[in-house]
Amino acid sequence: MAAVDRAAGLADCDPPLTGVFSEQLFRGQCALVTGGGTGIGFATARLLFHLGASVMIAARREVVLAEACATLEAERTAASGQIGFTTVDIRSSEAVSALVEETVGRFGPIRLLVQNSGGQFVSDAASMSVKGFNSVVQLNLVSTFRVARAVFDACMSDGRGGAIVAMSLDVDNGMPGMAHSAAARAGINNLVKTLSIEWAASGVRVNAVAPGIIYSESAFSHYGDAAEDLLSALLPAIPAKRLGTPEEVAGVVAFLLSPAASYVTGSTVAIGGGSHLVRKPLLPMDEPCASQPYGRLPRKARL
Ligand SMILES: CCCCCCCCC/C=C/C(=O)SCCNC(=O)CCNC(=O)[C@H](O)C(C)(C)COP(=O)(O)OP(=O)(O)OC[C@H]1O[C@@H](n2cnc3c(N)ncnc32)[C@H](O)[C@@H]1OP(=O)(O)O
Ligand SMILES: NC(=O)C1=CN([C@@H]2O[C@H](COP(=O)(O)OP(=O)(O)OC[C@H]3O[C@@H](n4cnc5c(N)ncnc54)[C@H](OP(=O)(O)O)[C@@H]3O)[C@@H](O)[C@H]2O)C=CC1
Repeated sequence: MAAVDRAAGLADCDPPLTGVFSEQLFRGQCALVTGGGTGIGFATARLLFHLGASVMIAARREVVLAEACATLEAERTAASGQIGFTTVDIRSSEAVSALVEETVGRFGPIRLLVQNSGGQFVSDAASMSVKGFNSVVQLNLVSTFRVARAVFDACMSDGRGGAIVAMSLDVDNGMPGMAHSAAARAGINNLVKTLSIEWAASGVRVNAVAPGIIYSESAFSHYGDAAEDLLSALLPAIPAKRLGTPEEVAGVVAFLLSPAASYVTGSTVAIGGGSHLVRKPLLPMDEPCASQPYGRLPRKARL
């Protein structure tokens, strides 16, 4: 896949970006990274781990999380922090409470929260059921609020504060093929503004990142064979003329979590090689990959 090949050549720093930040940056601080076993979440957990944080990664698939932890343990250096994993479905309040309790019990109060878990299926709005729309809003918007509240209540409201980064999308021009996710992420962009004001008195900063198209095997596996069609149409509209890498998102997340961003709160930072400045919608309506633009996409494998 040409577009993927172009992205793959970028991920040549291993472990990524650690030379850009001080090794002591997050020493001893507890970080929770949802969805930290794959893609952007793994790259972020990896960077925080190598910068000294005690990192808990959490998602639904235990095998994936265990493998991610083993990979990081194998990379451990003198500067590395701690790494642990636990399973969670962030759509369950009980499961999220248990996750926070376990993380605090193991690594202490959570000071760094990366709300990376999320996703969607591709469908034009006319083919989308209300149940499907609601499922994606629940996962991305409602669960972001759920996890933020749980961590704020248990840890960050104690007067010592913390930093939260939520995962958004480049949604300013809408997102044909992803009406549900775009609506949810627009909600996230607004939620971080309100939370940043309400929680400022507790010393909590709340920001979001809005990646463009970031290549990872785990992310692209959700789109099947349709990925090639979509990417061929999307790539020319990206000013950088390439996809992003998970490491390029992780670096911005680490910056936002760090004291270097101590006066940044309530912001959503675009990470898209300039794609957020281009008027063309991220998912193309003028080069459909089927007669019904997205109607032919395969239903994703059940997780
Ligand atoms: C790469 C190229 C550039 C791609 C385009 C450019 C990319 C833009 C940038 C974004 C990139 C990424 O986010 S990459 C990250 C990708 N990773 C993910 O998406 C992982 C997380 N996703 C998910 O878990 C799922 O998509 C999600 C639907 C949210 C939750 O899945 P679940 O299995 O829990 O959902 P279910 O409960 O089974 O389904 C609930 C309902 O949702 C609907 N539904 C679920 N899947 C459906 C499907 N495939 N097609 C239609 N409808 C579906 C049905 O109505 C379901 O009801 P019933 O019919 O009654 O069952
Ligand atoms: N790749 C891209 O181009 C872009 C991605 N994003 C967003 O970035 C985030 C990371 O995506 P990316 O790394 O690319 O793709 P991945 O599919 O690798 O990451 C999604 C992660 O979310 C986890 N997850 C999904 N549902 C749940 C759930 N109900 N409870 C807990 N964890 C869950 C998954 O783990 P598990 O399945 O084991 O639960 C997985 O680790 C997502 O929110 C995505 O939408 C935003 C813009 C662009």
